Amino acid sequence: MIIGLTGGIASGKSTVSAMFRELGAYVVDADIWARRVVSPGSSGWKEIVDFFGREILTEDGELNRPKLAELIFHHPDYRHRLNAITHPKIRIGMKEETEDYLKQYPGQPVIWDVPLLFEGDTHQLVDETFLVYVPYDIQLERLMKRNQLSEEEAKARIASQMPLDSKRKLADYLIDNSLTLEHTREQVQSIWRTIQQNACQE
Ligand SMILES: Nc1ncnc2c1ncn2[C@@H]1O[C@H](COP(=O)(O)OP(=O)(O)OP(=O)(O)O)[C@@H](O)[C@H]1O
Repeated sequence: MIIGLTGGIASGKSTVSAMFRELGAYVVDADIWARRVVSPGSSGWKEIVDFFGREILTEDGELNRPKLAELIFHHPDYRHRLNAITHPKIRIGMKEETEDYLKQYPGQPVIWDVPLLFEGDTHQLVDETFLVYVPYDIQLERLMKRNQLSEEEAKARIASQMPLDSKRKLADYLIDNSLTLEHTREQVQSIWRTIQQNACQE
């Protein structure tokens, strides 16, 4: 059983992911793989340098992420190219990590922590999807506070993503993170118990 865990900017996905880990869940983190597949010298890094040129690198050979972000913001074609290079590699890495874990712990549930679960096709690779949900006003308030942003800046960042209310329609289960952390933890504990019971019965 692979569970896809997602959210929107500042909705609390990392908070919930950490709660699952505390309960003993094995979490495969898409952000870690996104960095790994472009590490200097990797095949992803080489393909990116071939396409964008060495100007896209910092002095120590790492990808210059702010420069890359700026480029793909202005050129949607470049974004597609970058995604075409990285996404398949991220998926392969996540699948391999999952298989390695399941070899050691057959039948155990695995959580895939994926920020853009519904924006791409990764949701098709998981058995169930969980969305960490908060209403817009709370998302805005938490984002402003966490990233020290003005209301306008925070609104622009939220607007650049698929709205949580649209993701809500696609998800199998919602984890409501609008109240206290304790309230969220209770939901995570209850979901984890159910997942484990189902895993034992299979
Ligand atoms: N239930 C809660 N009550 C109050 N604050 C919370 C709660 N859950 C999360 N936060 C705070 O809200 C902010 C966003 O949470 P978190 O970083 O977990 O979100 P995220 O979805 O992983 O964000 P991103 O994807 O943008 O990195 C953090 O500052 C976190 O401490």
